[in-house]
Amino acid sequence: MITLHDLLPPVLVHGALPTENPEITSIHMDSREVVSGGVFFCIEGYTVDGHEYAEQAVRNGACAVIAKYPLPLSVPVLVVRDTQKTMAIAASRFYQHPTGEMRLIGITGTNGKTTTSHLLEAVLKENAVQTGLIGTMYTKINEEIFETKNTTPESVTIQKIFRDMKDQDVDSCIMEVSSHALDLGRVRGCDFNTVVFTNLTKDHLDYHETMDKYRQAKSLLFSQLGNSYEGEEKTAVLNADDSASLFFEKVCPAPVLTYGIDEPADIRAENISMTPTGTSFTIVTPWGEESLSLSMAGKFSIYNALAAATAALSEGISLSTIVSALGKVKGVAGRFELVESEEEFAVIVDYAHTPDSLKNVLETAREMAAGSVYTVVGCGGNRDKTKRPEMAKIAVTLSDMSIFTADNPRDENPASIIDDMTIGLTNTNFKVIEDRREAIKYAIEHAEPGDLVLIAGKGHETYQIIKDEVFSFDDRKEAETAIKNKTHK
Ligand SMILES: CC(=O)N[C@H]1[C@@H](OP(=O)(O)OP(=O)(O)OC[C@H]2O[C@@H](n3ccc(=O)[nH]c3=O)[C@H](O)[C@@H]2O)O[C@H](CO)[C@@H](O)[C@@H]1O[C@H](C)C(=O)N[C@@H](C)C(=O)N[C@H](CCC(=O)O)C(=O)O
Ligand SMILES: Nc1ncnc2c1ncn2[C@@H]1O[C@H](COP(=O)(O)OP(=O)(O)OP(=O)(O)O)[C@@H](O)[C@H]1O
Ligand SMILES: N[C@H](CCC[C@H](N)C(=O)O)C(=O)O
Ligand SMILES: [Mg+2]
Repeated sequence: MITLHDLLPPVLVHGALPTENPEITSIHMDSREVVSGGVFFCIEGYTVDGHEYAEQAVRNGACAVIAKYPLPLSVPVLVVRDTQKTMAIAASRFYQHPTGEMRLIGITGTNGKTTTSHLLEAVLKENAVQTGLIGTMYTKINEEIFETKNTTPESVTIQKIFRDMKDQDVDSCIMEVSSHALDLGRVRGCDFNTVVFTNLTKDHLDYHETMDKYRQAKSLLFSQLGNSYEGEEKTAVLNADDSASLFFEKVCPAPVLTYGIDEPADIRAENISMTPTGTSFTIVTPWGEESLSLSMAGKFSIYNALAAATAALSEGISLSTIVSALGKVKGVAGRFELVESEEEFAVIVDYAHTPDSLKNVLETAREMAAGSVYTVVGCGGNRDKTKRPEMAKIAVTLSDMSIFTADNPRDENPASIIDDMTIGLTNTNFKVIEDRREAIKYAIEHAEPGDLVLIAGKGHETYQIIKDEVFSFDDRKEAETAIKNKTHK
């Protein structure tokens, strides 16, 4: 039984705690979801201010409200400095600190989080660890999959997920930690054991404004790690080849393990050989070295494998288990995923939606293709506009033909997004086909034996968001249909 007084450390509450101390049945940030005995946190959002909904929350049965300033309500109002961060701490207390009872591994970085988290999941499973996973594609508890809205959901949601995981005997949870989540305090109250950094390149500047602020947000995962929590060891896993790691190491109180290819690192890939369909290398660690073959192409895949391997080593897993598990992974859905076909050209669906990821996959695609490379790509609406011209420039530079199209235009006009992409482009090897289905058809219709069609930006997504509507749309299925209907001369 948790009471209102148990929910918040008194030091966080401005003024005396109310004399009432009701039992709490649930905690909420959405007034529409409040039930009798629930506590409502007023969050100042980007669209509306949760304080405006406090009365509705009380009407729905809230027994207390947590706010930034006093509100004239019939239930106790506890005033705190930061409702969002306080909510995260309260959520952990409400669910009785589930992350203190399990291993929690957080992965942050611009690209590679989802891939690395799946690689690490495979390694932990190989070691008979019961796993949970929270990320872009879904939340997974052992083998069961649940849909979640954000890559890193709100604190009230994640703490409940952790408790559910614990109830289902999960030993280790792997969580993608987005920069938004760090900045908005969604992961306050999480007791991380190992935290991993993939890389830092341009994205989300609509939200963070500058690369410095973006890096600062990412650094919170490392600076909040702490030295120990009830005696448990903590480790930060950093990419030695990314200069942001120097900053993260400075702000991190816990020991650091580095991985890398080009710069000196604790865990290194040496004797690298890359083929169009995979990579192999020697993984060199302070605990020995072994040969590793990956069925995932590109230098970026080696980085993801090294990040997962280093996190696994810091979790106490043997190098031989790591190598055996990584060798068995076929790939991650929507990440450099080959569309099955009888055709003599390759069609690949990938989630590259940043300049750096697009460059990486196109470089890999170029090496695979004997003939021409076609790239079908767009940029998301209501998202960082600065990446649009950069992505278009990379597409035309590294492809023979680019087809610029829509990718979740959301509230924006798809044609204006494409204008932002093509503005200033002097190259002429591109076409604009706003309708994504038609764009995919065009590329596949023109592909010849030896060519490669890269369909980038949506990966595993099964929808297209236009204004407020979410339409079913899956690049892989669209590609299959286009291949089936292709006219052969
Ligand atoms: C910028 C951002 O993160 N926005 C998140 C935020 O939305 P918001 O600020 O617009 O919320 P709001 O609508 O103004 O509402 C404010 C408060 O009033 C409450 N409210 C509202 C209406 C009502 O009737 N009653 C009520 O109580 C809301 O529940 C909320 O607590 O709070 C919502 C509720 O939790 C989130 O779903 C939403 O994420 C949106 C969907 C989003 O797109 N977020 C992106 C930017 C994001 O977080 N992305 C990252 C990274 C992705 C990546 O890796 O690339 C992620 O982790 O997903
Ligand atoms: N280590 C890496 N470095 C650069 N690019 C990568 C790396 N790993 C994957 N990519 C590219 O980035 C895309 C997205 O990869 P992934 O989904 O693993 O990243 P993410 O960090 O989870 O992205 P998001 O923030 O959108 O969830 C891939 O489809 C691939 O094109
Ligand atoms: N997690 C990222 C994914 C972008 C994927 C792309 N398809 C888009 O919609 O912009 C975001 O929400 O910014
Ligand atoms: Mg992800």
